[in-house]
Amino acid sequence: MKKLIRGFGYAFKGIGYATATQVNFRIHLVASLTATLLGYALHVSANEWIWIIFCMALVLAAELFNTAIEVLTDLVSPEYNKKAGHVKDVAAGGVLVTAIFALITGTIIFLPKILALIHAA
Ligand SMILES: Nc1ncnc2c1ncn2[C@@H]1O[C@H](COP(=O)(O)OP(=O)(O)OP(=O)(O)O)[C@@H](O)[C@H]1O
Repeated sequence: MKKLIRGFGYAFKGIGYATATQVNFRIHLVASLTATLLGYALHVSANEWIWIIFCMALVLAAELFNTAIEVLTDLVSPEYNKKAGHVKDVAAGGVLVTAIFALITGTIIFLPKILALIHAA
């Protein structure tokens, strides 16, 4: 049990490290908070909440893995190395794919509701 709690501690330490050092991770946290507030304000359905939460978890997890890959790459290859560059670029590409998916999903869910509000005003 102690080991399990310690494991959670390490995981939160990792999230804290990413929050403190990665501006992109902070941007994704703000985007997640914004989506949550919008979800409440626009009364999204249970199904839509599942998609919103899935997108937030996907992007944040991708950014955490990207951070881990960046740190590991800097450790293994502090000097310029073409392959180290590829490793970082591919990892960043992975984050971009998830962010685009989240943006499209958010647009599908929120845009019709926002347009309906504008038309009703
Ligand atoms: N050791 C390296 N060898 C070759 N190219 C590198 C190396 N380190 C970084 N790069 C190139 O520079 C880009 C930016 O790397 P960097 O580590 O600065 O990432 P970042 O996204 O700016 O993250 P952070 O701001 O946290 O450092 C990489 O995507 C890669 O193309």
